[in-house]
Amino acid sequence: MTLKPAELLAAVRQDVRRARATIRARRDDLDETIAGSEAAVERARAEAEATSGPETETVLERWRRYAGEVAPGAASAPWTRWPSEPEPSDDGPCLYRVGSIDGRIPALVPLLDAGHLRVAGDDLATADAIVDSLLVRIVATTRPGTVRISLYDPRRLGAGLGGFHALSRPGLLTVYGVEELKDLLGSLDRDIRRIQRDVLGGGHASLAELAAAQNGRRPEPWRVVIVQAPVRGLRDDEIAHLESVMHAGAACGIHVICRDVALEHAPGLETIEVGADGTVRTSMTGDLDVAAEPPPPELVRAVCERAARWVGIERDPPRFAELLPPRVWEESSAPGVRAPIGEDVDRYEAVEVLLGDDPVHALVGGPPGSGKTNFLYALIGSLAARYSPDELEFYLLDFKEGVSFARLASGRTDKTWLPHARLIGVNINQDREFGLALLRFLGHELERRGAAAREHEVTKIEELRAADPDGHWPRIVAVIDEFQVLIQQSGRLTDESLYLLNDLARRGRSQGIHLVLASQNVGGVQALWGRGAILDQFTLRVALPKARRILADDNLAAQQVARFCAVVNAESGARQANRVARLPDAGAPGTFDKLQRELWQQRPEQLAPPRIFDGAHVPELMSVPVRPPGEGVVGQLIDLAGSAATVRFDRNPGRNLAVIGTRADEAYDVLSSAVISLARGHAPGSAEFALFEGEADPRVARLARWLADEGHRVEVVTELPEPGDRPVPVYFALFAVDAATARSAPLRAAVRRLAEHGPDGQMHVLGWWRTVDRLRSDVVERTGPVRTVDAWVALDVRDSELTPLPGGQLQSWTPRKRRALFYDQRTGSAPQPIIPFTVLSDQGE
Ligand SMILES: Nc1ncnc2c1ncn2[C@@H]1O[C@H](COP(=O)(O)OP(=O)(O)OP(=O)(O)O)[C@@H](O)[C@H]1O
Repeated sequence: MTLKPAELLAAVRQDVRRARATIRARRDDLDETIAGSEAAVERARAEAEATSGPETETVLERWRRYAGEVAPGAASAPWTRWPSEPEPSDDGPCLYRVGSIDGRIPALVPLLDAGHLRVAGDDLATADAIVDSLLVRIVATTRPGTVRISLYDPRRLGAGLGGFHALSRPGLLTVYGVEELKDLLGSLDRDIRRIQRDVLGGGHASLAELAAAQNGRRPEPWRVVIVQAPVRGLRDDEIAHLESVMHAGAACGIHVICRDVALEHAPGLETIEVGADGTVRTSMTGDLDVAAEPPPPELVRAVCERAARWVGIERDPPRFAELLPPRVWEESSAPGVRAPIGEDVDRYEAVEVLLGDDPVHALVGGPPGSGKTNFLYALIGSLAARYSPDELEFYLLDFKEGVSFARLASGRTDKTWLPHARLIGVNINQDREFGLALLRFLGHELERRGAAAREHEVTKIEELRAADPDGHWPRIVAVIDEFQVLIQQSGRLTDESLYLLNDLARRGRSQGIHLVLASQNVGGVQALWGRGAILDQFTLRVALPKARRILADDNLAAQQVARFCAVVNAESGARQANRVARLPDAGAPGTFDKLQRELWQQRPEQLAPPRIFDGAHVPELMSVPVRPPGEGVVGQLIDLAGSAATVRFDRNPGRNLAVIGTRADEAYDVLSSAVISLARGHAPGSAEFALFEGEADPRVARLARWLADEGHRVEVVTELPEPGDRPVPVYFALFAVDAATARSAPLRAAVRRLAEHGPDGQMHVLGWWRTVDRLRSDVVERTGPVRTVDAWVALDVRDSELTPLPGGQLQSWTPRKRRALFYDQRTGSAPQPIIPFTVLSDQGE
């Protein structure tokens, strides 16, 4: 087709006029250029009208130049002259080429900051080429991340825009399912309302105008929404909803490309009609035939890959310091605690996390390395800076092997500690009891607060604080990392943990106790999934990249967010409540550590450092305060206070102790702990010690020397006396006794008599046996359970073997290194794990 100059000019003039109208509001300088162009075109037209044929080339040349101004670079370059590194246009949006007239004149359409587009026609391939051309040019000429594309294409189930899928990765392209048009329109509705209220705030008519007033800095991305009508067509109510979004959307940067949608009242609409034979007419170019120009697929892919790669990098990541308030500790936690944790990727504003009446508790998930620990640091730091230790306390447990929270405690090089931290537990992956101990503590705190509230006739922490202004009622935030360790196995501990979690989840709201449970694996979250009553209370969900099952099933945002981002959702993971935050690096030197130092320097004088529980640490016996006479220490309980596990030896029957297991070092430690602590409690002369060596071991002699040095009467014996009444307690420490009783029946009988009748006359057996069977054959005459040994410490003994012991039935005990199961009939409580102390075995002398 050869066009006459006058026809060419008509097309050109139409394009330029359109360009001017759409861009006028935004940029004065460009406006001038366009006005200049238009004048030039008018001149060209006059010239062309006065001349003929050969002048056509001149006119075309001119037009190309002008088109270069209203649609510069990749906005209109033919695919064969595509810039190798398309640059985002500094001048903001322009017109975009969707095809060409005569292969020589670009056919341009406006979209961003202008209006909407309707593409209609049966030739799907041609319509696709037009939309693809438009989109790839938009992506190439805008800063990565500033354009979000949403696609509703029920006919092809999202298969359209196949070449653009790299944009899904960083969340720049979202595909909506067949039934999701309502969701899409609903979320646009919300965006429009929010932008009108919070961003434009009545001060500006549109985002374009606001951006112009801010040197082009846009507070919101553009949203390009492609709506393909389903085969049945859109219903009237859907069309009406879409039209209302289009009405208000353009000013808020929302631009709709409708495909095969019969609109009646859509504003600012350009149209492109594709005939069945592939002919294209646009509202910009009138009767002229436009040829669609499908973009090369590799070019589309390259442009999208590049944008996806750059999206995270372009904008400076938020800094930890930006989370902090100008002055620390100024907020009141009475209504709840709130703190920014990062920057919204869609808007330049902070994303806050709130723990109060709603949401009350948080569930955080992310696979290893996704930045979960970093998120927790950002949260803890941001909260700690806002609320004083009188307003907020942290209880922090990490079930992983690792030291996530260790830096919040005083260390070898950095002596500071976080003043809000009341408990820091690290490396507790095996010691589930410690998690349970924390839950029990929080359960008691719940009761204590409830009782205080009743006394003041109020129901909530906020009211309690008002009614008791001198009381200490901080909000408590308990963070349990890898919490699933507590509840994944079945057994008594899990049952109690679940019971307490349920109680805390339900009643924490009114008493100001908030749980933040974090997990790196799906199983962790699944452990809660079947416990709706608990899970329902965790309405705040934080999903790090690739986290699964933290958000609602149909909410795939976590699969799409970029590295170092988190989806923060305060509506139990419902899709419409997603906010995507970029997180600062809260662990880098000069961030959290610096804040901790500053807060530590300002801590109240009387504030004690947090209690530390380190599962990898073996406690030392001499750190335990001296016990009253007759009380022996066998290990440390796994509780918040790190209390000693003790056995009292008195004249009652059964007051003996059995240590059972094959791990000799630990058995020596437990038995020696009991002996040494008894010796420390008794003044010299007020007790006697007899050590028996079933197998030669230098440690026995060493213990004897230690006792003697302390001034005690001690003997290393090879035989046992008959029971009888003694003026002072005599403790018979029988090391590896089963090795000796296996060789000597009289010795075995002597052990049995001493265990049975000794305590009555202040003679106590404290023995080490390799197995429960050996203990039983030494102290039980025929068959039956062990009745003459009230207290026992089991090392590597399987739970099924414990049955003959008092309290040994129905245990769920997994033997592990440096842990033992302890029971004393007298205490009445169930057997519990303890940590054997190091004594003389590891210490040397
Ligand atoms: N927002 C961020 N900016 C910069 N670096 C980050 C950010 N978040 C995390 N990192 C870095 O990424 C690495 C992994 O982060 P982090 O330890 O928080 O992950 P995690 O999910 O807790 O991993 P794991 O569960 O394996 O401990 C760390 O080196 C951390 O410094």
